[in-house]
Amino acid sequence: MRSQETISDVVPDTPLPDGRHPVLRVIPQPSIDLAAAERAAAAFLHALGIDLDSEVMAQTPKRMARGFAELLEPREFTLTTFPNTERYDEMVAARHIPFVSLCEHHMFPFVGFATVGYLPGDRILGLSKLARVVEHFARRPQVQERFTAQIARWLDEHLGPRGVGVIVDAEHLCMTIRGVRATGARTTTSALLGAFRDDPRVRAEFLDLAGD
Ligand SMILES: Nc1nc2c(ncn2[C@@H]2O[C@H](COP(=O)(O)OP(=O)(O)OP(=O)(O)O)[C@@H](O)[C@H]2O)c(=O)[nH]1
Ligand SMILES: [Zn+2]
Repeated sequence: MRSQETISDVVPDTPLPDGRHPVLRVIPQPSIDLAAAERAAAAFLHALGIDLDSEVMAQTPKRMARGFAELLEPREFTLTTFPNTERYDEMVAARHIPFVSLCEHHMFPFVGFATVGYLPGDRILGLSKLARVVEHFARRPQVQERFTAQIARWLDEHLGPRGVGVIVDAEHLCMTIRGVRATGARTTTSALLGAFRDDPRVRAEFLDLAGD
């Protein structure tokens, strides 16, 4: 059974007055058994009537196992925050952050872009970390709604901003290439916390920015 829990570890440092940490190491604990996945992929393909006897296809179960493992294996990263010495109090947003996740209903990819913004409080964040957090929550079986909310909640908890917003726009292959075959259909979800939810000006600025 694969653990979906995030293991957060604190690099030795001095905690901030609010108890948060300036350097937080995030160590995921996936439990992937590649050999078992490869055997299962071979059985799955056989069951679908696919002949694995050719030189190319003999390696296909191994490639399938590795490919899914890659999509399900979050990378370790460090959430680094810095003091907001300039008292920068306008929105910081990273747009068009690409991601690939797997829908938990079909294990088909859903692929798209996230826009993640926050209003700094006492700390600002290394910019790459917005994309790191998106990747972290993408690499597990997901539904888009939970994915969107998890990114927002996690940043709110660990950064302590005045507000955070996440908008995700994605294509679900389970909906576009099979089933209803709604070619080109995209799904948009949002999670708005703090000032992004409560302050109409901030909300409008963020939604406007994400719509570009
Ligand atoms: N809310 C939500 N639904 C999703 C997401 N990804 C896939 N789904 C939906 O999950 C549903 C699963 O429905 P089921 O009726 O159990 O599966 P199905 O028979 O394959 O459904 P069809 O796709 O309509 O053929 C489908 O409607 C998918 O479109 C997601 O991220 N969020
Ligand atoms: Zn699906």
